[in-house]
Amino acid sequence: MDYISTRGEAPVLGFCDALLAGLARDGGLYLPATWPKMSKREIKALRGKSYQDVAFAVLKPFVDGEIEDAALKAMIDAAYGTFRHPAVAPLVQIGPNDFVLELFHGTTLAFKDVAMQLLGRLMDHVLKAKGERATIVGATSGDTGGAAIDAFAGLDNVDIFILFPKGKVSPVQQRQMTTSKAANVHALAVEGNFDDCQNLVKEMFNHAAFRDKVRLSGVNSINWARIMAQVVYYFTAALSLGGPDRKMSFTVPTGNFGDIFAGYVAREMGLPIDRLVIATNDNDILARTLKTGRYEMRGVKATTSPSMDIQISSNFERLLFEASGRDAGTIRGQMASLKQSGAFDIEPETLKVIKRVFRAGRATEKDVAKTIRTTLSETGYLLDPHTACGVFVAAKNQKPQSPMVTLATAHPAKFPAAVKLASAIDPALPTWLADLMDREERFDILAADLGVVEGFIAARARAAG
Ligand SMILES: Cc1ncc(COP(=O)(O)O)c(C=O)c1O
Ligand SMILES: N[C@@H](CCOP(=O)(O)O)C(=O)O
Repeated sequence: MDYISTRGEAPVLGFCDALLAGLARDGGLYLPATWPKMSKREIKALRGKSYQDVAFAVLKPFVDGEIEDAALKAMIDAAYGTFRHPAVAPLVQIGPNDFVLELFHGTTLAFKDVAMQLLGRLMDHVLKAKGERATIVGATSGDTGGAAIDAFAGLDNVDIFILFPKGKVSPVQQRQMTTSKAANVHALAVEGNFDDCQNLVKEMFNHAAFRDKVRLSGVNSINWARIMAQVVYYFTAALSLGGPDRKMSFTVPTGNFGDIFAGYVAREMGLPIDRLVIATNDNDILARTLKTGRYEMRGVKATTSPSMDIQISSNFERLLFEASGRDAGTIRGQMASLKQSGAFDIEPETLKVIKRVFRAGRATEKDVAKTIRTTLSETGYLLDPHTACGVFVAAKNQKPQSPMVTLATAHPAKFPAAVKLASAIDPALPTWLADLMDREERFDILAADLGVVEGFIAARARAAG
């Protein structure tokens, strides 16, 4: 399987090199040159199989023999052995045709664990096989950071630096990043917002001398392997609801567009998905874009679903590439315009292609609180604010008689203040995190300045020599 960049000017890579590369050298995002297909019969044969078995079947064509089957299987088993639910990602029914797909049974209580637990093992395996070290730098609006730190803490061949926006993540999210005792973990509070953190990471990737000096790698969803691992739960959810004989739709609380792009990939592979619904909070850039055809940044507003407080939705580039007929030139122009003027236009034909599958909607802060309250009183189910955005938008995009699955992306205990305000319930952290808020914090505060951040990392990254 060849991996190509959305901007068409980076070397074509195999799976292991794309895994270590993170962002492509031309600033683009890697994706497979062709989508592997699964027939209806092949998908049906996965019925009744464990999450781990489905994962192996779905991921194998992307890895394409670059890692031996037995090793891949062992890594999948170990990754999902860390989950606290035997189904890994169970489905819960909250209405006649309404389901939530609980993706928060991993170690840090967010959907990020699903991909990150596997990514940590894959990277460790590949680096050891090559006898190399890497420096991982990631940006987080709250959840990616904790999941990445948990997955990479203590690994011999990796140092990990996570940039989070100072004062803009929930206290639980912050502690999950700042209380690791592992010497290879560095939590960095950046004076800025998530987009500043993500821009810094991308600038580091685009700074060839720095990239090569520290052997830079990334674990944000710019890394193809993150998306790949997230494709699996669309298959397990669909199989539980009668797929592939029955079509269904998915609503995804969206920020960086990685999770919903994984749904697009599942559909391309042959899973009969009807609609993919983008749910945003008040930071509704994607909902506006689908309506107007113009992607236009405005200031970021702090909300009770902070992990979605994003303006630059990285993986939307992968969808634009697909919907434009893989026109790398157009993508280069659009991304240059975004950098220069904070906006770009989508060609009407491309927008039409996107709208064939995608819908979008926004949940305001009022909608989120009301959805948490009413879902609890009507069904007894407690939503976190991100999932509440999803459930609210799902209701507006539901087709009669057709199942709608909303991805439950975080456990309510990660956002206790917002959940309590909306529902009067103070959600408790699970036992293994019960003392989290008492653990000692260790982090550095840095200006949102490329030179400052690169200097800090270069001085500590063991791969820099
Ligand atoms: C809890 C939660 N929900 C939703 C999202 C949005 O997911 P994505 O960035 O893949 O669109 C995030 C962050 O990525 C998150 O942490
Ligand atoms: N919401 C994310 C933002 C980063 O997203 P990623 O999926 O690209 O890692 C977070 O919680 O950090």
